[in-house]
Amino acid sequence: MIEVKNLTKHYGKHVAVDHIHFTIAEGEIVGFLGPNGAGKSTTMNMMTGYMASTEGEVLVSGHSILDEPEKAKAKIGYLPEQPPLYVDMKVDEYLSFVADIKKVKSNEKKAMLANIKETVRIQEVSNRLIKNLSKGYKQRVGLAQAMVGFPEVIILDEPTVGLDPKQMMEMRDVIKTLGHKHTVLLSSHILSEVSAVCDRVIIIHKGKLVASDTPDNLSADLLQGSKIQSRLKGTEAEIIRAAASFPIIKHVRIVGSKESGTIDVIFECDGHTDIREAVFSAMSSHQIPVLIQQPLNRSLEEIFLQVTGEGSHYDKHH
Ligand SMILES: Nc1ncnc2c1ncn2[C@@H]1O[C@H](COP(=O)(O)OP(=O)(O)OP(=O)(O)O)[C@@H](O)[C@H]1O
Repeated sequence: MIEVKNLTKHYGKHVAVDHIHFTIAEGEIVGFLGPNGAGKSTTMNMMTGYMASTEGEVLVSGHSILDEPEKAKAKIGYLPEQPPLYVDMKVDEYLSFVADIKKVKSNEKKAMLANIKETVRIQEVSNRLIKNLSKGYKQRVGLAQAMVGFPEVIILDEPTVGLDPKQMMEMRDVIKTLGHKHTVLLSSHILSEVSAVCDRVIIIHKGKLVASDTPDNLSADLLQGSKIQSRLKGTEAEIIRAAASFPIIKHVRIVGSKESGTIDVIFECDGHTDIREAVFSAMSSHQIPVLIQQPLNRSLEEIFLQVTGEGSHYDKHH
């Protein structure tokens, strides 16, 4: 559906997007994640033909956004970070105006706009001036604008930024329903947001793609084995001494005691080594029975910090 090949953008000497390569299949909802300044908006602006790339190309259903812009752009609806709203227009007037610009056939216009307003839940504000709407409604009118013409692909830049929690949830629900009929790419710097609605997450940092996987796999792949909680039969001093004899174990944290004569401990190792074996060997070499071993999956938030290099453990293994 969308192929992004070696996409690169230089602003003077600054490389904002650095040879990014990914594809999005039909019907997928993909989250584009990265901290502020990672290059998300720049990438989206190039994907939608708003901005020329320095290098690389974007194909939408096989059509190059640069060489065949009309064909490619007709398949994309875009909600930029700042929605292009005419605030002195009423919602209906504005959407009708957008439909005319997008050359929607006049006999299809009415039903299309009614359908879109229902999908994004803005029917009740049809006759209100856009400038008087709440941020949540304004954002959904922006989304409605992107949907006019029923493009196959919908690209949303930070669609929930500045919304209150209730508006955010409404926006998320709307995005989920979009996935039934459209291919969706949305950017965010909030992990919980993309993991709630997306089939797949692409993470970029400093213009480079650093991960692409399902939210679940990201969690499993990156972190399996690096952190576990164990229940051990022994004293604190014995456990710490045993752990110290195995350099692979980097952190030991005593959690407490839930069973008499035992201590619950969280162990962490660097990188992607399976720490279960290390803990087992370390403890058994000091005659400390291991009663329970339980991997601890880190939250996506922590994974994000790890892959983007902002986490406290990142620098040790990269
Ligand atoms: N027009 C421009 N001229 C020069 N540098 C720019 C321009 N636009 C963006 N940049 C720089 O390029 C980098 C990527 O910016 P971009 O807006 O794409 O990031 P982002 O991931 O969308 O972040 P945000 O969430 O803050 O919008 C940043 O370092 C930014 O300062």
